[in-house]
Amino acid sequence: MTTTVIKNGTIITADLTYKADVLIEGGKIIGIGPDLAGDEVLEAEGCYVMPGGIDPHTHLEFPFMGTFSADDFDYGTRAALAGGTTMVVDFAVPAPGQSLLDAYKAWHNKSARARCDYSFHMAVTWWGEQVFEEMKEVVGLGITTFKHFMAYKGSLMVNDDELFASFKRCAELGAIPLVHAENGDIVAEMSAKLLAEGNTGPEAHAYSRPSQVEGEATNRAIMIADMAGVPLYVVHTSCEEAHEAIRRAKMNGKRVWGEPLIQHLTLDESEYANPDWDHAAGRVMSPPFRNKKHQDSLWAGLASGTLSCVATDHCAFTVEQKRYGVGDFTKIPNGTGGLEDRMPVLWEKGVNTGRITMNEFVAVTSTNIAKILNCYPKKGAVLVGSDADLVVWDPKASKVISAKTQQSAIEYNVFEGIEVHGLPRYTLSRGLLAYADGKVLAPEGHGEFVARAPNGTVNRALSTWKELTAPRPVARAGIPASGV
Ligand SMILES: NC(=O)NCCC(=O)O
Ligand SMILES: [Zn+2]
Ligand SMILES: [Zn+2]
Repeated sequence: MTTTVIKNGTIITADLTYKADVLIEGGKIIGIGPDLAGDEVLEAEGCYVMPGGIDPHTHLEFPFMGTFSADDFDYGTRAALAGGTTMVVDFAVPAPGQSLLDAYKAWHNKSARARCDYSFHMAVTWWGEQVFEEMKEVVGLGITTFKHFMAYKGSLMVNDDELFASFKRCAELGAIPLVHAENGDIVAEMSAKLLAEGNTGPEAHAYSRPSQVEGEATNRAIMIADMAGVPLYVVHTSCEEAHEAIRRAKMNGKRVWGEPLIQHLTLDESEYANPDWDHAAGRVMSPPFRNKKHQDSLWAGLASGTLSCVATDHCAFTVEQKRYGVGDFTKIPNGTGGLEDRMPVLWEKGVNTGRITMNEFVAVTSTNIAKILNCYPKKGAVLVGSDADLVVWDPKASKVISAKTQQSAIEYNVFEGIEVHGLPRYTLSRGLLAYADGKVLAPEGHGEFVARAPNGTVNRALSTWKELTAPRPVARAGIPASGV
């Protein structure tokens, strides 16, 4: 079998920085050390060799708000590889009333085009006996994370009783619930009021979902998960109020993770005031972009470890699709792109500014989520035996981000004009040179599904603790336990 060696690089992991070569065979890392030789040589002098990025939050070819997100698994995973990401986790979302297994089949079919590895989260968009039963089958398929929308009232939103039922089922199955935490009832009412008052433009989207709706829902989900006895992963944490709830819960021993997006870390609400409707609508996503106070909070969370993973929520819509919402901001398809830019922009605004270390960069772009999703050290590691999903990162390479040169199918880029210093020289997917010299080389269909086992270490620890502290009757002499 042909071997590949990455020579003369500096390996950066979540906890170590050291010079060594990396030897690869059959898609796996088979050696790490000095002076290794292989059939093919990739030169990494002056570069960092890191685990490929894992984006835990994408929506590729997602049927949403009357259309489909424009980047499918082909375009989306091209973008991923060009930006140093070697695994995406996409959301299989059944329509309310639809079988979870049907949603799985639909996503399975779409993902056949993937150029890098991928996994799925399953959404719980309604509740009933069928969902309860099917969740077990879904876990059997290697999908151990279940997403709940607390917003999008009238379509994907679930209520508190449904959340509690589903969270309890997750606890039984050793699965992890995820939440999109915004109070959907309040958003719906505020949106209707804004529209009635003539606020129809994209800026009203931000007014309709202030940080309080996210803070309230985040705290509510945390408390419901605690009562259900299950860990909780909060997607797209965008504001101090939500971060505060997560921070407090963590300090109180609750098992909660928060996921800021690269967009919320680096872009702000002034985008919605842009006089160009298309510009502002192109930035409409939920939660909306916020201000510097919230951004500082998110950065502090990454540095301190109270926030765990940086994602994109990649859900790209074309200008034409966004224009469905001309005259009514509630009809603008929610979502932005970011897959190609997550790692370079985080490096530029995080590592190059000293806000986070290179090791923290690896932790929040790859290793932490691999551990949470129970696919570490297959993914998220530079270790002998791990998949050779690697990025050779050139800290001296630079570019100005532009829609003209991006992999995504849409016509604009929310990071347009940002100059980044630090880019992938090579991206390897299971040992295959998947991106080099500005070109995506991995063929369509190269990506494989990553099945994940339930009952990861955190689930096991939490269930042990919940069992130990569960309510128990007090035995009292002469008093029967059962009443009569
Ligand atoms: N975030 C967003 O606006 N669109 C994608 C769907 C979701 O994650 O809420
Ligand atoms: Zn969401
Ligand atoms: Zn999302």
